[in-house]
Amino acid sequence: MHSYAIKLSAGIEARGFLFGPSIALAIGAKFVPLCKPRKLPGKVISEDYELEYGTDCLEMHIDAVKPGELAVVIDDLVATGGTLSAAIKLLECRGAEVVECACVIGLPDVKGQSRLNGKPLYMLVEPREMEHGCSDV
Ligand SMILES: O=P(O)(O)OC[C@H]1O[C@H](OP(=O)(O)OP(=O)(O)O)[C@H](O)[C@@H]1O
Ligand SMILES: Nc1ncnc2[nH]cnc12
Repeated sequence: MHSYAIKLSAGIEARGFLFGPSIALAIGAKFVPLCKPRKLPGKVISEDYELEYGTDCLEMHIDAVKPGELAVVIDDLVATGGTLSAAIKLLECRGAEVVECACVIGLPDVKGQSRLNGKPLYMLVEPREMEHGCSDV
């Protein structure tokens, strides 16, 4: 990940909060939490999205980003990409530019990347399905 111009690391509740703040500290950026509904205390914007098993919603403080700021979105896992896609919409709605999404795990079969409108997606591990139901990296 190129760090020099990135101004914010946005982490998705809940497990994106494990990695997003450390990445923000490492690259000298601010951390922006993207939360499940009714968790943030200030004025928020919301984005509904679809998962494999239903729908959900993410919220962000309206004053969390300044127009033109470069951003990365951090989460633990990408499956359908619906969550990352909602995060990108929230950030770009307020004028940030998402340059990359990064996850620890990328599930291979659900093509999460296709929902990210061409945004680069970094996945640390991509488990492969094995014959007897176990998985391997
Ligand atoms: O690529 P997607 O299909 O959008 O799925 C990925 C999301 O699913 C999981 O969270 P979940 O929504 O289960 O919420 P949780 O933090 O409450 O476990 C995971 O932590 C991602 O945020
Ligand atoms: N298929 C999946 N397996 C594990 N965690 C998930 N989170 C969202 N989709 C998931």
